[in-house]
Amino acid sequence: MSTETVVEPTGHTVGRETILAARNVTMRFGGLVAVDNVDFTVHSGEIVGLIGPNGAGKTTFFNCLTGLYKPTSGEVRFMGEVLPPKPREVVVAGMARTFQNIRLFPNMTALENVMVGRYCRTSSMAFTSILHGPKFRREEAETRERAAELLEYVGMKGQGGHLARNLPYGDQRRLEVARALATDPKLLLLDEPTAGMNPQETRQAEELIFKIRDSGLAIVVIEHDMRFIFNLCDRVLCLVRGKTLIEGTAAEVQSDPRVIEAYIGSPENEEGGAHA
Ligand SMILES: Nc1ncnc2c1ncn2[C@@H]1O[C@H](COP(=O)(O)OP(=O)(O)OP(=O)(O)O)[C@@H](O)[C@H]1O
Repeated sequence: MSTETVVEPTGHTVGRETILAARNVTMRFGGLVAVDNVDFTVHSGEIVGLIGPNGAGKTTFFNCLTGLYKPTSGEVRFMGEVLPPKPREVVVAGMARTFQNIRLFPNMTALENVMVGRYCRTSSMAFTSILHGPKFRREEAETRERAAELLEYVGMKGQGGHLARNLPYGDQRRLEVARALATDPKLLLLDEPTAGMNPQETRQAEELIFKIRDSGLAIVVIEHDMRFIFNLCDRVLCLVRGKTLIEGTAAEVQSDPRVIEAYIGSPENEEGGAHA
């Protein structure tokens, strides 16, 4: 794993760990190049946004970053290592994600949903679980306690006993984040975390993401809500037709005329644009 030295605005020199590094990532589907030679780096303690008009390749690239897709060419390294092939191994390595469409266990309680996330860090095997030996009981109690702490952390104290399917939409999204955090990640990837949220829920989501970042995690966010992204992110990568259009600070990307053009379409190319 590499460490980069950065001079902060305060004048202090700090070392930033490289958490995720994608190099020359290309993903083809038959003749279609969905992601074209994209580089991307995420350091410890930063929030990086992934934007682009519809069909730009964001989801495909995100899936390459999380190991769901193996890129046609190029490489993704997490904590210095090439991503392991199995999703469970990626989680154990320290990468957690949420999905565009909520994927909770609807008939389990909020607490149980978070406990499921925790099981990748417990050592009790099926045999110990069947016997319900002392080691299993101890780990089960610790898992329950940690899950309750995480519910409180995401603002859902006292809601552990509610079935996931009965929770309001904003809480279901929060619960997904709590379950992802239960895996003890170093990197959290959020796929459209505010989709379908009202303005108040969006504000709460923003506060939660800042809180998670401040605890030392690196965060990658795909989101269509531009105001949310530019408020939230330290850096933003904008993809257009699979290629990097620009990568920079939120202010740089926000003010780049090519980004505005990519979203609303240039006057000569009305059909090439897309809405956020
Ligand atoms: N499994 C697939 N098989 C074939 N083509 C695909 C597949 N997944 C995505 N594509 C194509 O790749 C391109 C990029 O799609 P992708 O979903 O990654 O874009 P996106 O930026 O996430 O779009 P949106 O914002 O609309 O979700 C599109 O042309 C899409 O049709």
